[in-house]
Amino acid sequence: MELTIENLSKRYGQNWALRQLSLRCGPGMLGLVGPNGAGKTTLMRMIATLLTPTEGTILWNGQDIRTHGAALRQVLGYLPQDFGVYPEFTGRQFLRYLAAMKGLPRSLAYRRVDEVLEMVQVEQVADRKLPTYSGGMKQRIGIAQALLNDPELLIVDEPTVGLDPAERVRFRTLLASLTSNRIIILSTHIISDVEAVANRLLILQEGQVLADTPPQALLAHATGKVWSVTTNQTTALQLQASYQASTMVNQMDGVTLRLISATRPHEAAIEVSPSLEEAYLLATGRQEVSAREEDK
Ligand SMILES: Nc1ncnc2c1ncn2[C@@H]1O[C@H](COP(=O)(O)OP(=O)(O)OP(=O)(O)O)[C@@H](O)[C@H]1O
Repeated sequence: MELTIENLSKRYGQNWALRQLSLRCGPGMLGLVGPNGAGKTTLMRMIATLLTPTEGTILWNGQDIRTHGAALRQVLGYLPQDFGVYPEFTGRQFLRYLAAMKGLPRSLAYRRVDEVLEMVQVEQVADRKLPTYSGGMKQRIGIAQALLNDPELLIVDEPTVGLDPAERVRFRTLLASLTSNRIIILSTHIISDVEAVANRLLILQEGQVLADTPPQALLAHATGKVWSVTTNQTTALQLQASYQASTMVNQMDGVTLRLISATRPHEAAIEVSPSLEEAYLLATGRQEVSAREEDK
Protein backbone atom coordinates (compact mmCIF):
# COMPACT_ATOMS: atom_id res chain seq x y z
CA MET A 1 0.00 0.00 0.00
CA GLU A 2 1.35 3.34 -1.00
CA LEU A 3 0.01 6.87 -0.98
CA THR A 4 1.80 9.29 -3.28
CA ILE A 5 1.04 12.98 -3.41
CA GLU A 6 2.56 15.16 -6.09
CA ASN A 7 2.56 18.97 -6.07
CA LEU A 8 -0.80 19.16 -4.34
CA SER A 9 -2.33 22.61 -3.90
CA LYS A 10 -5.73 23.91 -2.83
CA ARG A 11 -6.96 27.44 -3.24
CA TYR A 12 -10.10 28.90 -1.66
CA GLY A 13 -10.87 32.12 -3.53
CA GLN A 14 -7.64 34.11 -3.44
CA ASN A 15 -6.15 32.12 -0.54
CA TRP A 16 -3.95 29.08 -0.90
CA ALA A 17 -4.80 26.67 1.92
CA LEU A 18 -2.13 24.27 0.70
CA ARG A 19 0.84 24.86 -1.62
CA GLN A 20 2.81 22.33 -3.66
CA LEU A 21 2.79 19.47 -1.21
CA SER A 22 4.55 16.26 -2.22
CA LEU A 23 4.68 13.12 -0.14
CA ARG A 24 5.22 9.39 -0.46
CA CYS A 25 3.83 7.32 2.36
CA GLY A 26 3.85 3.63 3.31
CA PRO A 27 2.56 1.70 6.36
CA GLY A 28 3.00 3.41 9.72
CA MET A 29 1.69 6.54 11.36
CA LEU A 30 2.22 9.93 9.82
CA GLY A 31 1.68 12.70 12.36
CA LEU A 32 0.35 15.76 10.60
CA VAL A 33 1.09 18.67 12.87
CA GLY A 34 0.77 22.39 12.59
CA PRO A 35 -1.11 25.32 14.06
CA ASN A 36 -4.76 26.08 13.32
CA GLY A 37 -5.25 27.01 9.70
CA ALA A 38 -2.05 25.27 8.55
CA GLY A 39 -3.96 23.20 5.97
CA LYS A 40 -4.21 19.85 7.76
CA THR A 41 -7.95 19.33 7.27
CA THR A 42 -7.75 20.52 3.68
CA LEU A 43 -5.05 17.93 2.95
CA MET A 44 -6.96 15.12 4.68
CA ARG A 45 -10.22 15.94 2.93
CA MET A 46 -8.47 15.86 -0.45
CA ILE A 47 -6.93 12.46 0.34
CA ALA A 48 -10.35 11.21 1.45
CA THR A 49 -11.76 12.31 -1.96
CA LEU A 50 -14.11 14.79 -0.27
CA LEU A 51 -12.44 17.84 -1.75
CA THR A 52 -11.02 18.38 -5.23
CA PRO A 53 -7.46 19.67 -5.46
CA THR A 54 -6.82 22.91 -7.34
CA GLU A 55 -3.56 21.47 -8.63
CA GLY A 56 -1.57 18.28 -8.25
CA THR A 57 -2.24 14.56 -7.98
CA ILE A 58 -2.96 11.98 -5.32
CA LEU A 59 -2.15 8.38 -6.19
CA TRP A 60 -3.25 5.33 -4.25
CA ASN A 61 -1.14 2.32 -5.21
CA GLY A 62 -0.15 4.19 -8.34
CA GLN A 63 -3.70 5.04 -9.44
CA ASP A 64 -4.96 8.61 -9.60
CA ILE A 65 -7.80 8.98 -7.08
CA ARG A 66 -9.57 11.46 -9.36
CA THR A 67 -10.35 8.58 -11.67
CA HIS A 68 -10.03 5.67 -9.22
CA GLY A 69 -11.64 7.23 -6.14
CA ALA A 70 -13.89 4.23 -5.54
CA ALA A 71 -10.88 1.92 -5.12
CA LEU A 72 -9.47 4.21 -2.47
CA ARG A 73 -12.79 4.68 -0.65
CA GLN A 74 -13.13 0.90 -0.29
CA VAL A 75 -10.01 0.76 1.83
CA LEU A 76 -10.40 4.14 3.53
CA GLY A 77 -11.41 4.82 7.11
CA TYR A 78 -12.02 8.46 7.99
CA LEU A 79 -12.78 10.17 11.26
CA PRO A 80 -13.54 13.83 10.53
CA GLN A 81 -13.02 16.58 13.06
CA ASP A 82 -16.73 17.26 13.40
CA PHE A 83 -17.90 13.67 13.74
CA GLY A 84 -21.53 13.71 14.81
CA VAL A 85 -23.59 10.86 16.24
CA TYR A 86 -27.32 10.23 16.10
CA PRO A 87 -28.70 10.72 19.61
CA GLU A 88 -31.49 8.17 19.34
CA PHE A 89 -29.05 5.30 18.69
CA THR A 90 -26.99 3.16 21.00
CA GLY A 91 -23.33 2.72 20.06
CA ARG A 92 -24.02 -0.73 18.63
CA GLN A 93 -27.10 0.40 16.65
CA PHE A 94 -25.19 3.36 15.25
CA LEU A 95 -22.33 1.18 14.04
CA ARG A 96 -24.74 -1.37 12.53
CA TYR A 97 -26.47 1.46 10.73
CA LEU A 98 -23.17 2.81 9.35
CA ALA A 99 -22.08 -0.71 8.36
CA ALA A 100 -25.30 -1.05 6.36
CA MET A 101 -24.64 2.36 4.75
CA LYS A 102 -21.19 1.10 3.77
CA GLY A 103 -22.82 -1.88 2.08
CA LEU A 104 -21.72 -4.64 4.44
CA PRO A 105 -24.13 -7.62 4.27
CA ARG A 106 -26.13 -7.96 7.53
CA SER A 107 -24.44 -11.05 9.00
CA LEU A 108 -20.97 -9.72 8.24
CA ALA A 109 -21.96 -6.27 9.54
CA TYR A 110 -23.12 -7.66 12.90
CA ARG A 111 -19.92 -9.64 13.33
CA ARG A 112 -17.72 -6.75 12.27
CA VAL A 113 -19.51 -4.32 14.61
CA ASP A 114 -18.84 -6.68 17.54
CA GLU A 115 -15.18 -6.89 16.48
CA VAL A 116 -14.65 -3.14 16.23
CA LEU A 117 -16.49 -2.54 19.52
CA GLU A 118 -14.00 -4.89 21.12
CA MET A 119 -11.05 -3.24 19.38
CA VAL A 120 -11.95 0.20 20.70
CA GLN A 121 -13.06 -1.23 24.07
CA VAL A 122 -16.56 0.12 24.32
CA GLU A 123 -18.46 -3.21 24.43
CA GLN A 124 -19.56 -2.53 27.98
CA VAL A 125 -21.46 0.61 27.03
CA ALA A 126 -22.37 -0.47 23.49
CA ASP A 127 -26.06 -0.76 24.34
CA ARG A 128 -26.32 2.64 25.98
CA LYS A 129 -27.65 5.64 24.05
CA LEU A 130 -24.89 7.73 22.49
CA PRO A 131 -25.66 11.02 24.32
CA THR A 132 -24.67 9.28 27.59
CA TYR A 133 -21.11 8.70 26.27
CA SER A 134 -18.13 10.75 27.40
CA GLY A 135 -16.10 12.66 24.78
CA GLY A 136 -13.50 9.91 24.78
CA MET A 137 -16.10 7.18 24.29
CA LYS A 138 -17.70 9.09 21.41
CA GLN A 139 -14.30 9.37 19.73
CA ARG A 140 -13.87 5.62 20.19
CA ILE A 141 -17.16 5.11 18.36
CA GLY A 142 -15.76 7.46 15.70
CA ILE A 143 -12.70 5.27 15.32
CA ALA A 144 -14.87 2.15 15.40
CA GLN A 145 -16.92 3.37 12.41
CA ALA A 146 -13.68 4.19 10.56
CA LEU A 147 -12.48 0.62 11.19
CA LEU A 148 -15.62 -1.14 9.94
CA ASN A 149 -14.04 -1.95 6.57
CA ASP A 150 -10.64 -2.84 8.10
CA PRO A 151 -9.08 0.11 6.25
CA GLU A 152 -5.62 0.18 4.73
CA LEU A 153 -5.65 3.95 4.98
CA LEU A 154 -7.00 5.47 8.20
CA ILE A 155 -7.35 9.24 8.39
CA VAL A 156 -8.07 10.81 11.76
CA ASP A 157 -8.52 14.56 12.03
CA GLU A 158 -7.74 16.18 15.40
CA PRO A 159 -9.30 13.33 17.40
CA THR A 160 -8.22 14.51 20.83
CA VAL A 161 -9.81 17.97 20.81
CA GLY A 162 -12.06 18.27 23.85
CA LEU A 163 -10.80 15.11 25.56
CA ASP A 164 -9.49 15.25 29.10
CA PRO A 165 -5.84 14.20 29.67
CA ALA A 166 -6.69 10.64 30.76
CA GLU A 167 -8.99 10.13 27.77
CA ARG A 168 -6.27 11.50 25.50
CA VAL A 169 -3.76 8.99 26.77
CA ARG A 170 -6.25 6.13 26.31
CA PHE A 171 -7.06 7.31 22.80
CA ARG A 172 -3.38 7.53 21.92
CA THR A 173 -2.83 3.96 23.13
CA LEU A 174 -5.77 2.80 21.03
CA LEU A 175 -4.34 4.41 17.88
CA ALA A 176 -0.92 2.95 18.59
CA SER A 177 -2.51 -0.51 18.63
CA LEU A 178 -3.87 0.05 15.11
CA THR A 179 -0.68 0.99 13.30
CA SER A 180 0.43 -2.39 12.00
CA ASN A 181 -0.09 -2.97 8.30
CA ARG A 182 -1.94 0.21 7.49
CA ILE A 183 -1.22 3.83 6.82
CA ILE A 184 -2.57 6.11 9.55
CA ILE A 185 -2.59 9.85 9.05
CA LEU A 186 -3.34 11.63 12.30
CA SER A 187 -3.61 15.39 12.49
CA THR A 188 -3.14 17.30 15.69
CA HIS A 189 -1.73 20.46 17.11
CA ILE A 190 -0.88 18.67 20.34
CA ILE A 191 2.55 17.14 19.81
CA SER A 192 2.26 14.66 22.66
CA ASP A 193 -0.60 13.01 20.73
CA VAL A 194 1.85 11.71 18.15
CA GLU A 195 4.94 11.40 20.32
CA ALA A 196 6.02 7.77 20.56
CA VAL A 197 3.38 6.68 18.03
CA ALA A 198 4.17 8.42 14.76
CA ASN A 199 7.22 7.24 12.85
CA ARG A 200 7.11 10.36 10.74
CA LEU A 201 6.07 13.95 11.30
CA LEU A 202 4.89 16.31 8.61
CA ILE A 203 4.88 19.84 9.95
CA LEU A 204 2.63 22.19 8.02
CA GLN A 205 2.57 25.92 8.39
CA GLU A 206 0.49 28.30 6.30
CA GLY A 207 -0.14 25.58 3.74
CA GLN A 208 3.48 24.64 3.27
CA VAL A 209 5.64 21.80 4.49
CA LEU A 210 8.03 23.11 7.08
CA ALA A 211 9.52 19.71 7.88
CA ASP A 212 9.02 16.08 6.89
CA THR A 213 11.04 14.13 9.39
CA PRO A 214 11.23 11.20 11.78
CA PRO A 215 10.59 12.49 15.34
CA GLN A 216 14.10 11.38 16.36
CA ALA A 217 15.68 13.62 13.73
CA LEU A 218 13.60 16.57 14.91
CA LEU A 219 14.77 15.87 18.46
CA ALA A 220 18.38 15.53 17.35
CA HIS A 221 18.16 18.88 15.62
CA ALA A 222 17.02 20.48 18.89
CA THR A 223 19.74 18.88 21.01
CA GLY A 224 22.00 21.55 22.48
CA LYS A 225 19.37 24.23 21.95
CA VAL A 226 17.16 23.78 25.02
CA TRP A 227 18.16 25.29 28.34
CA SER A 228 16.87 25.40 31.89
CA VAL A 229 17.48 28.32 34.19
CA THR A 230 16.17 29.23 37.63
CA THR A 231 16.23 32.92 38.34
CA ASN A 232 14.27 35.77 39.92
CA GLN A 233 10.96 37.03 38.56
CA THR A 234 12.39 40.12 36.82
CA THR A 235 15.15 38.26 34.97
CA ALA A 236 12.72 35.48 34.10
CA LEU A 237 10.38 37.96 32.44
CA GLN A 238 13.28 39.54 30.54
CA LEU A 239 14.46 36.13 29.34
CA GLN A 240 10.94 35.18 28.34
CA ALA A 241 10.67 38.33 26.24
CA SER A 242 14.01 37.70 24.48
CA TYR A 243 13.86 33.92 23.98
CA GLN A 244 11.24 31.36 23.20
CA ALA A 245 10.16 29.76 26.50
CA SER A 246 8.54 26.33 26.49
CA THR A 247 7.68 26.31 30.20
CA MET A 248 7.84 28.72 33.11
CA VAL A 249 7.29 27.31 36.60
CA ASN A 250 7.28 29.17 39.92
CA GLN A 251 9.50 27.45 42.50
CA MET A 252 10.36 28.14 46.14
CA ASP A 253 13.69 29.67 45.07
CA GLY A 254 12.57 31.62 42.00
CA VAL A 255 11.22 30.90 38.56
CA THR A 256 12.41 28.00 36.41
CA LEU A 257 12.29 28.54 32.68
CA ARG A 258 13.00 26.20 29.82
CA LEU A 259 14.26 28.24 26.90
CA ILE A 260 14.91 27.41 23.27
CA SER A 261 18.02 29.11 21.97
CA ALA A 262 20.95 28.24 19.72
CA THR A 263 23.28 29.90 22.27
CA ARG A 264 23.35 29.84 26.10
CA PRO A 265 20.67 32.41 27.02
CA HIS A 266 21.97 33.15 30.54
CA GLU A 267 25.19 32.37 32.39
CA ALA A 268 23.31 30.17 34.87
CA ALA A 269 21.45 28.25 32.15
CA ILE A 270 22.16 24.55 31.83
CA GLU A 271 21.61 22.49 28.71
CA VAL A 272 18.74 19.97 28.96
CA SER A 273 17.35 17.24 26.70
CA PRO A 274 14.70 18.61 24.39
CA SER A 275 11.14 17.30 24.42
CA LEU A 276 9.46 16.70 21.08
CA GLU A 277 7.27 19.71 21.73
CA GLU A 278 10.35 21.88 22.17
CA ALA A 279 11.86 20.46 19.00
CA TYR A 280 8.60 21.33 17.23
CA LEU A 281 8.65 24.87 18.68
CA LEU A 282 12.20 25.25 17.43
CA ALA A 283 11.19 24.08 13.96
CA THR A 284 8.21 26.45 13.81
CA GLY A 285 9.51 29.23 16.04
CA ARG A 286 11.37 31.42 13.57
CA GLN A 287 8.28 31.69 11.40
CA GLU A 288 6.15 32.58 14.44
CA VAL A 289 8.54 35.40 15.34
CA SER A 290 8.62 36.75 11.80
CA ALA A 291 4.82 36.47 11.58
CA ARG A 292 4.55 38.47 14.80
CA GLU A 293 6.89 41.09 13.39
CA GLU A 294 4.80 41.34 10.26
CA ASP A 295 1.71 41.84 12.41
CA LYS A 296 3.23 44.90 14.05
N1 LIG B 1 -14.24 26.06 2.88
C1 LIG B 1 -13.31 27.01 3.01
N2 LIG B 1 -13.45 28.20 2.42
C2 LIG B 1 -12.50 29.16 2.53
N3 LIG B 1 -11.35 29.01 3.22
C3 LIG B 1 -11.16 27.83 3.84
C4 LIG B 1 -12.12 26.77 3.77
N4 LIG B 1 -11.64 25.72 4.49
C5 LIG B 1 -10.45 26.12 4.98
N5 LIG B 1 -10.15 27.36 4.60
C6 LIG B 1 -8.91 28.10 4.91
O1 LIG B 1 -7.83 27.31 4.49
C7 LIG B 1 -6.76 27.36 5.44
C8 LIG B 1 -6.43 25.98 5.93
O2 LIG B 1 -7.53 25.49 6.69
P1 LIG B 1 -7.58 24.02 7.30
O3 LIG B 1 -8.90 23.85 7.98
O4 LIG B 1 -7.21 23.05 6.26
O5 LIG B 1 -6.42 24.10 8.38
P2 LIG B 1 -6.15 23.17 9.63
O6 LIG B 1 -4.66 23.04 9.74
O7 LIG B 1 -6.92 21.91 9.51
O8 LIG B 1 -6.70 24.03 10.82
P3 LIG B 1 -7.62 23.59 12.05
O9 LIG B 1 -6.70 22.92 12.99
O10 LIG B 1 -8.12 24.90 12.55
O11 LIG B 1 -8.70 22.72 11.50
C9 LIG B 1 -7.22 28.32 6.53
O12 LIG B 1 -6.72 29.59 6.24
C10 LIG B 1 -8.74 28.28 6.40
O13 LIG B 1 -9.30 29.50 6.84
